[in-house]
Amino acid sequence: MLKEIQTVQATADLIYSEAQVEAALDRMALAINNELAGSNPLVLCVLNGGIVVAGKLLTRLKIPLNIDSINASRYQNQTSGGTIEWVLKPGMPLRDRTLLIIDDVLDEGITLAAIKAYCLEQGATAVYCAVLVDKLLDHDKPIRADFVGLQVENRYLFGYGMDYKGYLRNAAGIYACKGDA
Ligand SMILES: O=P(O)(O)OC[C@H]1O[C@H](OP(=O)(O)OP(=O)(O)O)[C@H](O)[C@@H]1O
Ligand code: HPA
Repeated sequence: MLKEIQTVQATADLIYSEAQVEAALDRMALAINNELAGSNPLVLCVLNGGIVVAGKLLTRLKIPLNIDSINASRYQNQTSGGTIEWVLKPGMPLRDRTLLIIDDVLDEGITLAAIKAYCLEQGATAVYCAVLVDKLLDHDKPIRADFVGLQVENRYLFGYGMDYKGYLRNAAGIYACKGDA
């Protein structure tokens, strides 16, 4: 497995450098600070992919907020999605809260749409979604994100939380796997 990971990493195309991603995070944080000021949001990090983006966004957010996590996994370390497995639901009550869901990538949008529906079912008053990457697809998605860092063509990506078979989430840049164009 590690050999495959090394090959994927060595042959990948850099789509956005670390500096470009950090600048996108700055822009997202500015927009979130403006939009959610005074709403006392509960931030939900979507595990596992959202870890890096949430961590990097949170220190840029200057508003009072709480933090919790949710884990709805659809890819299970594969490169194509299946049915959603609910691994973890938030421990904090969602009722009457404004939520900010943070994830790494909006691909087909199935995961984020399911998470938003769950949050509304639980009585959240407003649900905002922030994603670092919105993949450009040739068809409509079931949900749009309120805060988007970068748009990327439809290739399989890794870095900044996005994984290739469970690895490479820690890559400091956004990369596309070779041959996946
Ligand atoms: O828009 P979609 O096509 O539904 O895909 C996007 C979701 O897929 C990834 O999660 P994954 O299921 O791989 O779990 P992970 O966060 O643990 O990587 C990613 O973190 C998003 O949550
Ligand atoms: O391109 C991707 N990379 C990693 N995880 C993902 N989950 C959906 N799409 C992707």
